[in-house]
Amino acid sequence: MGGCMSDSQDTTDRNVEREIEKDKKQDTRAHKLLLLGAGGSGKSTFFKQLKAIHGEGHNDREKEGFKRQIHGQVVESIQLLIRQCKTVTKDPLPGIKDEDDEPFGNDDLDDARLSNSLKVEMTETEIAQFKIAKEFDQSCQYLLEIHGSRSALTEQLVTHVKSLWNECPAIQAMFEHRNKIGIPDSSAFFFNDIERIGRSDYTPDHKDIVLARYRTTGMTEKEFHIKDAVFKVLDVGGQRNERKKWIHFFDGVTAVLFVVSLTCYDEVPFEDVTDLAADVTLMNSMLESIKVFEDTLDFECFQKTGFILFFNKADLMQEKIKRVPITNAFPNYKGPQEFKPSVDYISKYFLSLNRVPEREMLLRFFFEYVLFVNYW
Ligand SMILES: Nc1nc2c(ncn2[C@@H]2O[C@H](COP(=O)(O)OP(=O)(O)OP(=O)(O)O)[C@@H](O)[C@H]2O)c(=O)[nH]1
Ligand SMILES: [Mg+2]
Repeated sequence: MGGCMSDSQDTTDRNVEREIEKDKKQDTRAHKLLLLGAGGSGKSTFFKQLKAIHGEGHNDREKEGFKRQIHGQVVESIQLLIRQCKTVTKDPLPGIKDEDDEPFGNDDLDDARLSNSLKVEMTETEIAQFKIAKEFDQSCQYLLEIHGSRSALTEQLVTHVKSLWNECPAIQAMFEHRNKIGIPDSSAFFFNDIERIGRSDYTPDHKDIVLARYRTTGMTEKEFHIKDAVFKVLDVGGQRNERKKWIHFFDGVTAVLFVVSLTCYDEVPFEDVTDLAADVTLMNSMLESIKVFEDTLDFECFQKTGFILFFNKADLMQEKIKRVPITNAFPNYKGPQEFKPSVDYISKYFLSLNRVPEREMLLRFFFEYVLFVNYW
């Protein structure tokens, strides 16, 4: 019996060795692509697209996860909109005072600083537009009392969100300032479609999945077999505290895919979001993105590594440029307030940060990504 055991043990060992060898070969064949970029630039979105197009898509368990994320995004966004309206207009809501007598017990909001800075930034009439009418008190109270943003979208919750989003001008006015208070653009899409996503049999479709905003923590990796090549793509978190972990994934990188949001030049970085009066010209997400790019280029291990610069969110930029010039982040820009010249300027600016001329530096726009997978 002992002999029989050791025979089967031998076979198992040989199988394991074969598997390890296979993995090793696979690993050396795989091009390791590391997705880097500031928080919210679109790394995970790119990863999700790759998975949908070149992977096996998202399974039921993953879809369930996205559903919870989307529900969470809706609740978090509406709560933030209400809180900001209330704080700016110094309008406490009865019944939700905490021990410190702050309107909503939200430690992150510094009321005094906010109202003082707002007096400089906005006129009283402008501030008044954020006053939520009394008729919405019940909805505000209901939504603010929800603890844990992962709550399911009940029928009642959907009704309250719909009422505030569709009928309350103050909430709409505050949403216009989403760049300063950290509300994702895609929340409008989910608010508009709240009935569909609140249904009990709701399953996120591809568009919902791509638009869901989820701040990555740690790292997710996946292998993609495209034509004869194997790509191992790593998606990491881009927020400041997440960037400290990047160095652990730098080993054996074939190329860095550095993602930049074209639309972030008037957005306040998530970590700096404290109030409506934040001065976006002092520090905005584009300046943050530039700094992260410079720091990444400087890493010793990346001196010979190829970079692909991905400019993302062109659709949002096309709209934004009509209202906001890029001089927010690029004061030396003297061109017209138009999409193409502004994007040209931004891309040239990023390219100019590369001080190692022999390092390969490709420029890509999101929709062109198929071109880069054909590159190797
Ligand atoms: N309209 C539009 N939205 C986009 C585009 N790319 C990304 N987004 C949205 O931008 C938000 C942030 O994108 P993510 O992919 O989560 O950003 P990230 O770089 O992974 O962010 P972290 O995980 O925090 O580092 C999501 O809600 C996306 O749906 C784009 O090209 N167009
Ligand atoms: Mg991410």
